[in-house]
Amino acid sequence: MTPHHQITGPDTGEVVVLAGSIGSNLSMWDPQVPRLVDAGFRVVRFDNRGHGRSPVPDGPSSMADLAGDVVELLDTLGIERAHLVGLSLGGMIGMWLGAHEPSRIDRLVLCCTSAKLGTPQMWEERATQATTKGMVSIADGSIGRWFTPGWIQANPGLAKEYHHMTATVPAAGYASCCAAIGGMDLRDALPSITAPTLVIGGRDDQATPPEHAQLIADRIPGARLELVDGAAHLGNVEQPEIFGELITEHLTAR
Ligand SMILES: O=C(O)CC1=CCC(=O)O1
Repeated sequence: MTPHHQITGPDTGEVVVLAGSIGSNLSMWDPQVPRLVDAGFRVVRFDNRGHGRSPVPDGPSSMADLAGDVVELLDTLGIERAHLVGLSLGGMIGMWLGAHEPSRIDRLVLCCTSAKLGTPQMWEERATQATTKGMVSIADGSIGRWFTPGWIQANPGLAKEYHHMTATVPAAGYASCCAAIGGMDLRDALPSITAPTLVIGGRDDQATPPEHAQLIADRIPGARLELVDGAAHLGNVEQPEIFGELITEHLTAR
């Protein structure tokens, strides 16, 4: 299914696709878009299936389904090849595409993500929580994984906005993406990725801890790892300048 998307920046710029976390929508990339546009990129960001304004699938999805949505989006827009910056679930989509659709991916930035996260049972329980207890209960839990306590205390208004972002995701859409994460194991696929890759981890990320970033960087040939202080899971929001600089530097290096 073609996801809802937004394009910013010059028509002639190199394309960079921004792929986000479960429980988010495309506005989670607001802190990075102006810098990427200033650097000359045409930024394409989208809502994952079942999130934001994208269609809600019927039943569980796989990582191949989510990655297929990105290929469909590129085809719809007539884009042969793009850079991909993905955070968490978005990074999983990026790894899948890097391994299975290498001709479509130029450079990769994998932020706060994992090649295998938790157990299928854990994600089944999360999906059941979404559909039985509701998305406010999911948002209550995710806000403490997404941000450090200090950031939440210093930014109560923004923390409320991000809570609202998750609380308004359709439960069926969230549950469908839980299935994709629970069924994913990309560890053995990583050595086949040829895209120049930057892996960014948050030192305070307890959802996808630094060891997960290290494993990804160890297995993708030539990948570089950066660990950022003062960043939990949504590191691009908590440390927007550092993430913006690292991403732009990787995508523009010649
Ligand atoms: O559990 C969370 O909210 C963190 C997370 C795991 C995968 C993802 O996209 O976000």
